[in-house]
Amino acid sequence: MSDTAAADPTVPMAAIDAADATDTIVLPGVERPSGGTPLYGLESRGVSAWFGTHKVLDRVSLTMQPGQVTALIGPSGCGKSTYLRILNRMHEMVRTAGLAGEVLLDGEDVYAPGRRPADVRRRIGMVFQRPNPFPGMSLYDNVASGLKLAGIKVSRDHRDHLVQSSLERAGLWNEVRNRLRTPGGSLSGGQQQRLCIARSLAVSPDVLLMDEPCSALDPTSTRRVEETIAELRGRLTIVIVTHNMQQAQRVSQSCAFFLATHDTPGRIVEAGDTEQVFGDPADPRTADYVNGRFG
Ligand SMILES: Nc1ncnc2c1ncn2[C@@H]1O[C@H](COP(=O)(O)OP(=O)(O)OP(=O)(O)O)[C@@H](O)[C@H]1O
Repeated sequence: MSDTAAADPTVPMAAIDAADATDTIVLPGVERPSGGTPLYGLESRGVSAWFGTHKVLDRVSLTMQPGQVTALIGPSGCGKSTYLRILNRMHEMVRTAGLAGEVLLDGEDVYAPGRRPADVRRRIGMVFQRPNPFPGMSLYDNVASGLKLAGIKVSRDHRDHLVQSSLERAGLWNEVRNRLRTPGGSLSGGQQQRLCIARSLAVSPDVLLMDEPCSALDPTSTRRVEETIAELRGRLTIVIVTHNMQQAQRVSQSCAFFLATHDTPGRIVEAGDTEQVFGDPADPRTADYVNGRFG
């Protein structure tokens, strides 16, 4: 997006283009061919965000390396979720939302004129805090719905293959392979979250955004989702918001610490290798936060 377009942050951004929801993209195959497929990183440059006149993020620049897990940490209200939603153009679905800056996927601005939000969201998927499968829909259809929602048509055989491979990559296949026709609501919370991950993977995204994906899960399910994240690493780029410092250290290779104060919008205080951010932080505020002294 241009700074000019966002000069008046009170001007609502365009809502999702109706055509995006209905257009159909026909792809011969959407799964990554094995080997040799490039991985794409994500980069934000000078991203600022508003809700109405309330500025919540200020010039956030961050590189999220291809094939790595980047954790976004920081106290409640510092703008982590807003930032995540900016990365795949979900922020603009809020009527009062405004923003400035650039988000580059594979070097191209996802807000470039003519770029369709639905295409951006297919390449940059999102998993939410609370598992949100369609509870009455079968496990198979839940995963296949990712394709349908993205307007991707595939043959029956190819769909079967995609459903299986997505469930495998989400670490759920062995648990559900014999009951694909049972409803999504019949799974445990942790299984539901992995089902939602499988649904996101079905459209073969380049990036997966995860907004506190384990905060509604018990420790065992949390571990299982973390294993899934570890298995996905190297196959796509992952950005995860988490309040759990141990989780950030377990799953991520890079980390960014966000901070807002009562009169300043959220900014990145420090970003770098997770080991360094936790083990030898450069800023005393980072040290205080990662050691549990505030937030
Ligand atoms: N839809 C919205 N309308 C108005 N203000 C919003 C909206 N969503 C978020 N905000 C405000 O934006 C700021 C950043 O919120 P955000 O949810 O991004 O922070 P966060 O760091 O993810 O917090 P948490 O860790 O508690 O989820 C907060 O002041 C919040 O009140």
